[in-house]
Amino acid sequence: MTDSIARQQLLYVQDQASDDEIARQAELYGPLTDSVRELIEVALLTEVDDPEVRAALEHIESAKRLLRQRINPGPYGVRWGASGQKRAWGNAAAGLRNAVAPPLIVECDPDGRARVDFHLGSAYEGPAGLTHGGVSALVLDQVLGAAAEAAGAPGMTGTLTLRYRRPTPLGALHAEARIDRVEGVKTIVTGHLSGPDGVCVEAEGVFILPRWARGKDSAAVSDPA
Ligand SMILES: CCCCCCCCCCCCCC(=O)SCCNC(=O)CCNC(=O)[C@H](O)C(C)(C)COP(=O)(O)OP(=O)(O)OC[C@H]1O[C@@H](n2cnc3c(N)ncnc32)[C@H](O)[C@@H]1OP(=O)(O)O
Repeated sequence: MTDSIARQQLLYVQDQASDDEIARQAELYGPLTDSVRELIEVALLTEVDDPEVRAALEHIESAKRLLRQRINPGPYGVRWGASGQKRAWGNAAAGLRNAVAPPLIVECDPDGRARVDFHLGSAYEGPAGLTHGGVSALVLDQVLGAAAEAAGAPGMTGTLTLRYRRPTPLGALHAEARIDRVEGVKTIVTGHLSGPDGVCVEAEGVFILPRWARGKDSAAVSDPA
Protein backbone atom coordinates (compact mmCIF):
# COMPACT_ATOMS: atom_id res chain seq x y z
CA MET A 1 0.00 0.00 0.00
CA THR A 2 1.35 3.45 -0.89
CA ASP A 3 1.78 6.17 1.75
CA SER A 4 -0.89 8.33 0.10
CA ILE A 5 -3.48 5.53 0.25
CA ALA A 6 -2.57 4.84 3.90
CA ARG A 7 -2.96 8.57 4.70
CA GLN A 8 -6.30 8.66 2.89
CA GLN A 9 -7.62 5.71 4.91
CA LEU A 10 -6.69 7.45 8.19
CA LEU A 11 -9.22 10.16 7.31
CA TYR A 12 -12.10 7.63 7.48
CA VAL A 13 -12.68 7.73 11.25
CA GLN A 14 -15.10 6.05 13.68
CA ASP A 15 -15.14 8.75 16.38
CA GLN A 16 -18.06 7.26 18.37
CA ALA A 17 -19.78 10.66 18.70
CA SER A 18 -23.33 10.26 20.04
CA ASP A 19 -26.34 11.40 17.99
CA ASP A 20 -26.91 14.17 20.57
CA GLU A 21 -23.33 15.39 20.20
CA ILE A 22 -23.62 15.34 16.40
CA ALA A 23 -26.87 17.34 16.62
CA ARG A 24 -25.16 19.84 18.95
CA GLN A 25 -22.28 20.29 16.53
CA ALA A 26 -24.63 20.64 13.55
CA GLU A 27 -26.58 23.32 15.43
CA LEU A 28 -23.37 25.16 16.33
CA TYR A 29 -21.40 24.94 13.09
CA GLY A 30 -24.28 24.99 10.54
CA PRO A 31 -25.07 28.70 11.14
CA LEU A 32 -21.33 29.55 11.13
CA THR A 33 -20.97 27.92 7.71
CA ASP A 34 -24.12 29.62 6.38
CA SER A 35 -22.83 32.98 7.59
CA VAL A 36 -19.41 32.50 5.92
CA ARG A 37 -21.18 31.44 2.71
CA GLU A 38 -23.23 34.64 2.80
CA LEU A 39 -20.05 36.57 3.53
CA ILE A 40 -18.52 35.23 0.30
CA GLU A 41 -21.53 36.51 -1.66
CA VAL A 42 -21.61 39.87 0.13
CA ALA A 43 -17.85 40.38 -0.29
CA LEU A 44 -18.28 39.70 -4.00
CA LEU A 45 -21.19 42.08 -4.52
CA THR A 46 -20.74 44.88 -1.98
CA GLU A 47 -20.54 48.43 -3.31
CA VAL A 48 -20.03 50.27 -0.01
CA ASP A 49 -17.35 52.96 0.30
CA ASP A 50 -13.66 52.18 0.93
CA PRO A 51 -13.72 52.89 4.71
CA GLU A 52 -16.57 50.39 5.17
CA VAL A 53 -14.66 47.76 3.20
CA ARG A 54 -11.59 48.33 5.43
CA ALA A 55 -13.70 48.17 8.59
CA ALA A 56 -15.34 44.93 7.44
CA LEU A 57 -11.90 43.45 6.75
CA GLU A 58 -10.83 44.20 10.33
CA HIS A 59 -13.91 42.40 11.68
CA ILE A 60 -13.23 39.39 9.48
CA GLU A 61 -9.55 39.26 10.54
CA SER A 62 -10.68 39.39 14.17
CA ALA A 63 -13.15 36.50 13.65
CA LYS A 64 -10.36 34.46 12.01
CA ARG A 65 -8.06 35.10 15.01
CA LEU A 66 -10.81 33.84 17.35
CA LEU A 67 -11.46 30.66 15.39
CA ARG A 68 -7.76 29.87 14.81
CA GLN A 69 -7.08 29.56 18.55
CA ARG A 70 -7.73 25.82 18.30
CA ILE A 71 -7.75 24.25 14.88
CA ASN A 72 -7.81 20.79 13.29
CA PRO A 73 -4.77 20.54 10.98
CA GLY A 74 -7.26 19.17 8.42
CA PRO A 75 -8.70 18.04 6.17
CA TYR A 76 -11.97 17.08 7.95
CA GLY A 77 -12.24 13.58 6.47
CA VAL A 78 -15.28 11.32 6.84
CA ARG A 79 -16.46 10.41 10.34
CA TRP A 80 -18.99 7.92 11.69
CA GLY A 81 -20.65 8.32 15.09
CA ALA A 82 -21.65 5.61 17.57
CA SER A 83 -24.98 4.92 15.81
CA GLY A 84 -23.35 4.76 12.37
CA GLN A 85 -24.36 8.30 11.40
CA LYS A 86 -21.93 9.52 8.72
CA ARG A 87 -20.48 13.04 8.59
CA ALA A 88 -18.71 14.17 5.42
CA TRP A 89 -18.80 17.74 6.72
CA GLY A 90 -15.74 18.89 4.76
CA ASN A 91 -17.18 17.76 1.41
CA ALA A 92 -16.82 20.51 -1.22
CA ALA A 93 -20.33 19.96 -2.59
CA ALA A 94 -22.33 18.94 0.48
CA GLY A 95 -20.29 19.48 3.65
CA LEU A 96 -22.16 21.03 6.59
CA ARG A 97 -18.96 22.77 7.70
CA ASN A 98 -17.79 23.80 4.24
CA ALA A 99 -18.88 27.29 3.17
CA VAL A 100 -17.64 26.59 -0.36
CA ALA A 101 -20.40 23.95 -0.75
CA PRO A 102 -23.67 25.32 -2.27
CA PRO A 103 -24.65 23.16 -0.13
CA LEU A 104 -26.33 20.11 -1.66
CA ILE A 105 -28.73 18.28 0.63
CA VAL A 106 -29.23 15.17 -1.48
CA GLU A 107 -32.24 12.88 -0.98
CA CYS A 108 -31.53 9.25 -1.78
CA ASP A 109 -33.50 6.01 -2.17
CA PRO A 110 -31.96 2.61 -1.47
CA ASP A 111 -32.77 1.53 -5.04
CA GLY A 112 -30.05 3.93 -6.27
CA ARG A 113 -31.89 7.16 -7.03
CA ALA A 114 -30.83 10.59 -5.81
CA ARG A 115 -32.19 14.09 -6.27
CA VAL A 116 -31.53 17.59 -4.98
CA ASP A 117 -33.03 21.05 -5.35
CA PHE A 118 -30.40 23.69 -4.68
CA HIS A 119 -29.47 27.29 -5.27
CA LEU A 120 -26.29 28.67 -6.84
CA GLY A 121 -25.51 32.31 -6.07
CA SER A 122 -23.10 34.71 -7.73
CA ALA A 123 -20.04 32.96 -6.26
CA TYR A 124 -20.54 30.10 -8.77
CA GLU A 125 -20.48 32.25 -11.90
CA GLY A 126 -18.51 31.18 -14.99
CA PRO A 127 -19.74 32.84 -18.19
CA ALA A 128 -21.51 36.13 -17.32
CA GLY A 129 -24.65 35.36 -15.35
CA LEU A 130 -24.27 31.60 -15.80
CA THR A 131 -23.05 28.68 -13.72
CA HIS A 132 -19.38 27.73 -14.15
CA GLY A 133 -19.14 24.42 -16.05
CA GLY A 134 -16.79 22.98 -13.42
CA VAL A 135 -19.37 23.70 -10.74
CA SER A 136 -21.98 21.77 -12.74
CA ALA A 137 -19.49 18.89 -12.85
CA LEU A 138 -19.01 19.13 -9.07
CA VAL A 139 -22.76 18.96 -8.48
CA LEU A 140 -23.28 16.03 -10.84
CA ASP A 141 -20.29 14.11 -9.48
CA GLN A 142 -21.74 14.40 -5.99
CA VAL A 143 -25.33 13.49 -6.93
CA LEU A 144 -24.33 10.54 -9.13
CA GLY A 145 -21.92 9.33 -6.42
CA ALA A 146 -24.68 9.61 -3.80
CA ALA A 147 -26.99 7.43 -5.93
CA ALA A 148 -24.29 4.73 -6.11
CA GLU A 149 -23.62 4.93 -2.37
CA ALA A 150 -27.35 4.84 -1.50
CA ALA A 151 -27.70 1.49 -3.24
CA GLY A 152 -24.72 0.03 -1.36
CA ALA A 153 -22.46 0.19 -4.43
CA PRO A 154 -20.24 3.21 -3.59
CA GLY A 155 -17.02 4.17 -5.29
CA MET A 156 -14.56 6.82 -6.29
CA THR A 157 -15.30 8.58 -9.56
CA GLY A 158 -13.37 6.72 -12.27
CA THR A 159 -14.87 8.51 -15.27
CA LEU A 160 -17.38 11.34 -15.42
CA THR A 161 -18.76 12.22 -18.86
CA LEU A 162 -20.76 15.39 -19.30
CA ARG A 163 -22.75 16.92 -22.14
CA TYR A 164 -23.53 20.59 -21.72
CA ARG A 165 -26.80 20.93 -23.67
CA ARG A 166 -27.78 24.49 -22.81
CA PRO A 167 -26.31 27.23 -20.59
CA THR A 168 -26.98 26.70 -16.89
CA PRO A 169 -28.37 29.81 -15.20
CA LEU A 170 -27.53 30.78 -11.63
CA GLY A 171 -30.34 30.54 -9.10
CA ALA A 172 -32.75 27.68 -8.40
CA LEU A 173 -31.60 24.39 -9.95
CA HIS A 174 -32.33 20.68 -9.74
CA ALA A 175 -30.17 17.59 -10.23
CA GLU A 176 -31.04 13.91 -10.17
CA ALA A 177 -29.39 10.57 -10.84
CA ARG A 178 -30.10 6.86 -10.95
CA ILE A 179 -28.02 3.73 -11.17
CA ASP A 180 -28.00 2.29 -14.66
CA ARG A 181 -26.10 -0.92 -13.81
CA VAL A 182 -23.55 -2.51 -11.50
CA GLU A 183 -20.69 -4.47 -13.04
CA GLY A 184 -18.60 -6.00 -10.25
CA VAL A 185 -16.74 -3.14 -8.53
CA LYS A 186 -18.03 -0.60 -11.08
CA THR A 187 -21.33 1.23 -10.73
CA ILE A 188 -22.59 3.10 -13.77
CA VAL A 189 -24.88 6.02 -12.96
CA THR A 190 -26.67 8.51 -15.21
CA GLY A 191 -28.24 11.84 -14.34
CA HIS A 192 -28.79 15.43 -15.25
CA LEU A 193 -28.84 18.98 -13.97
CA SER A 194 -31.78 21.17 -14.95
CA GLY A 195 -32.91 24.78 -14.67
CA PRO A 196 -36.23 26.53 -15.33
CA ASP A 197 -35.94 25.94 -19.11
CA GLY A 198 -35.15 22.22 -18.88
CA VAL A 199 -32.09 19.95 -18.86
CA CYS A 200 -28.80 21.88 -19.02
CA VAL A 201 -26.20 19.14 -18.42
CA GLU A 202 -26.42 15.36 -18.88
CA ALA A 203 -23.98 13.07 -17.10
CA GLU A 204 -22.77 9.51 -16.94
CA GLY A 205 -20.38 8.36 -14.22
CA VAL A 206 -18.42 5.19 -13.55
CA PHE A 207 -17.88 4.82 -9.80
CA ILE A 208 -15.29 2.24 -8.77
CA LEU A 209 -14.76 0.76 -5.33
CA PRO A 210 -11.05 1.32 -4.61
CA ARG A 211 -8.93 -1.80 -4.09
CA TRP A 212 -8.32 -1.05 -0.41
CA ALA A 213 -12.08 -0.96 0.28
CA ARG A 214 -13.01 -4.15 -1.55
CA GLY A 215 -14.48 -6.84 0.72
CA LYS A 216 -15.32 -4.28 3.44
CA ASP A 217 -18.62 -2.66 4.30
CA SER A 218 -18.73 1.14 4.19
CA ALA A 219 -18.46 1.54 7.98
CA ALA A 220 -15.35 -0.64 7.98
CA VAL A 221 -13.27 1.53 5.69
CA SER A 222 -12.12 3.40 8.79
CA ASP A 223 -10.39 0.21 9.89
CA PRO A 224 -7.99 -0.46 7.04
CA ALA A 225 -6.15 -3.30 8.83
C1 LIG B 1 -16.95 1.70 1.10
C2 LIG B 1 -15.87 2.28 0.37
C3 LIG B 1 -16.08 3.78 0.09
C4 LIG B 1 -15.23 4.27 -1.01
C5 LIG B 1 -15.10 5.73 -1.08
C6 LIG B 1 -16.39 6.36 -1.55
C7 LIG B 1 -16.19 7.82 -1.61
C8 LIG B 1 -17.42 8.51 -2.14
C9 LIG B 1 -17.19 9.98 -2.12
C10 LIG B 1 -17.80 10.63 -3.30
C11 LIG B 1 -17.14 11.92 -3.51
C12 LIG B 1 -17.34 12.43 -4.89
C13 LIG B 1 -16.57 11.63 -5.85
C14 LIG B 1 -15.15 12.06 -5.92
O1 LIG B 1 -14.81 13.20 -5.93
S1 LIG B 1 -14.00 10.85 -6.01
C15 LIG B 1 -12.50 11.75 -6.40
C16 LIG B 1 -12.13 11.69 -7.85
N1 LIG B 1 -11.72 10.37 -8.20
C17 LIG B 1 -10.50 9.90 -7.92
O2 LIG B 1 -9.66 10.57 -7.34
C18 LIG B 1 -10.22 8.49 -8.34
C19 LIG B 1 -8.74 8.22 -8.54
N2 LIG B 1 -8.57 6.88 -9.09
C20 LIG B 1 -8.57 5.77 -8.31
O3 LIG B 1 -8.59 5.87 -7.09
C21 LIG B 1 -8.58 4.43 -9.00
O4 LIG B 1 -7.99 4.53 -10.27
C22 LIG B 1 -10.02 3.86 -9.15
C23 LIG B 1 -10.63 3.62 -7.71
C24 LIG B 1 -10.94 4.80 -9.93
C25 LIG B 1 -9.98 2.53 -9.89
O5 LIG B 1 -9.23 1.67 -9.14
P1 LIG B 1 -8.24 0.65 -9.86
O6 LIG B 1 -7.49 1.41 -10.88
O7 LIG B 1 -7.50 -0.06 -8.80
O8 LIG B 1 -9.29 -0.31 -10.54
P2 LIG B 1 -8.97 -1.74 -11.13
O9 LIG B 1 -7.69 -1.74 -11.89
O10 LIG B 1 -9.15 -2.74 -10.05
O11 LIG B 1 -10.14 -1.87 -12.21
C26 LIG B 1 -11.46 -2.21 -11.80
C27 LIG B 1 -12.36 -2.01 -13.01
O12 LIG B 1 -12.53 -0.58 -13.22
C28 LIG B 1 -12.08 -0.25 -14.55
N3 LIG B 1 -11.48 1.09 -14.44
C29 LIG B 1 -10.36 1.42 -13.78
N4 LIG B 1 -10.19 2.76 -13.81
C30 LIG B 1 -11.23 3.26 -14.50
C31 LIG B 1 -11.63 4.55 -14.84
N5 LIG B 1 -10.92 5.64 -14.46
N6 LIG B 1 -12.78 4.73 -15.51
C32 LIG B 1 -13.54 3.67 -15.89
N7 LIG B 1 -13.21 2.39 -15.60
C33 LIG B 1 -12.07 2.20 -14.90
C34 LIG B 1 -11.09 -1.32 -14.95
O13 LIG B 1 -10.98 -1.43 -16.35
C35 LIG B 1 -11.76 -2.54 -14.32
O14 LIG B 1 -12.87 -2.89 -15.12
P3 LIG B 1 -13.17 -4.43 -15.43
O15 LIG B 1 -11.94 -4.93 -16.12
O16 LIG B 1 -13.38 -5.09 -14.08
O17 LIG B 1 -14.40 -4.44 -16.28
